[in-house]
Amino acid sequence: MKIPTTVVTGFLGAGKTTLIRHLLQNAKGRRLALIVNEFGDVGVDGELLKGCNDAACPEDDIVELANGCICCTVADDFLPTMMTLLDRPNPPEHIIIETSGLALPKPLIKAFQWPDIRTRATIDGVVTLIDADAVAAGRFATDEAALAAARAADPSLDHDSPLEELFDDQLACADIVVLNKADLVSQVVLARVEHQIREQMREGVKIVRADHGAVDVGVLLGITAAAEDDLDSRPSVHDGEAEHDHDDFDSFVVDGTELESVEPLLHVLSRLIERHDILRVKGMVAIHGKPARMVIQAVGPRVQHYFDRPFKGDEPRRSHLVVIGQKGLDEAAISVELRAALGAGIR
Ligand SMILES: Nc1nc2c(ncn2[C@@H]2O[C@H](COP(=O)(O)OP(=O)(O)OP(=O)(O)O)[C@@H](O)[C@H]2O)c(=O)[nH]1
Repeated sequence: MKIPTTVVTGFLGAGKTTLIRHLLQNAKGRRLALIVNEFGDVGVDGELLKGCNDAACPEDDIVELANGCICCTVADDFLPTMMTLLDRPNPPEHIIIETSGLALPKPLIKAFQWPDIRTRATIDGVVTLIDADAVAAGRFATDEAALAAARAADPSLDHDSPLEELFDDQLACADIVVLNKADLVSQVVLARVEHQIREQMREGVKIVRADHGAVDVGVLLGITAAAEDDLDSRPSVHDGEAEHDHDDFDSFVVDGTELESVEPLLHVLSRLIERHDILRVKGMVAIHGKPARMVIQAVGPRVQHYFDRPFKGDEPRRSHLVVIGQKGLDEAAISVELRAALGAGIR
């Protein structure tokens, strides 16, 4: 029997890791394996999932692909990883793939047509997460004025904003859409967002509203979509292109040591996000006197922090943050301020 595989996609910060964590904790004894792909050079999502300290999330079953977006590294990274999982003496019952927030899902689905994979695995479903709050704030809508200005400067420019393109591709590929962060918007706004996204989805695809990705496992798994046989019904603006790149986005990592307290860092982060076109910040920091590492998460203007697992005995008490934004992000200026904030409490 082919091993069913669920692809979890959705833009940066939509809640993919949160949903998968919920799924792992409610797997009801299913043997799941997880492939986690990230855009930045440092794998935060894999760390978070491994850090969940739950018997349902055994570290050996979480494989990280941090060498770039999965859609561009299919042959080099994804296929060998998948083969290793399938070749295990005790293979998983179900595989979950978390794509990077900047990944196009279609090249990954196409990989399931490769003979070595096709005979042994199938795509059970593509789950697309949508951040209701971000859509309501218009973060994926093309800024028509900016686009017109860019086209005036470069008449060969033929595409919409890179954010909108990704958003459209991820939606058009879905077998089920999870409208997440329902807690952050009113019912009226939620209904408006639902109406808006439905126009970009394939017919018959269901939308499930969710708060922190808490969707019943039975709804997410067992869709039996066999998406690899159904690629033509999932349009992409990149159809027909031999390859694409992620030149539209930049990411970098800023390291630091232990902080006296987190407040100054949060303040600096909020200010930086206000002034620069930062899409996402995530990472871990060490706080003096606190045994657990603190997770920092920023999606758009929202900055969150919370403790997860304690540092291990041999683990350095260091801090690092991954910053992701559109191309042209002022890395130098942002790094200087962030480094100062991360180093401010050096002991
Ligand atoms: N208020 C609210 N916050 C949420 C919800 N789901 C996720 N978050 C928060 O949003 C942030 C991003 O969540 P993640 O699960 O890391 O998002 P992601 O899609 O995996 O992010 P990337 O891998 O960077 O693309 C975290 O701070 C989460 O706690 C939700 O339903 N409501």
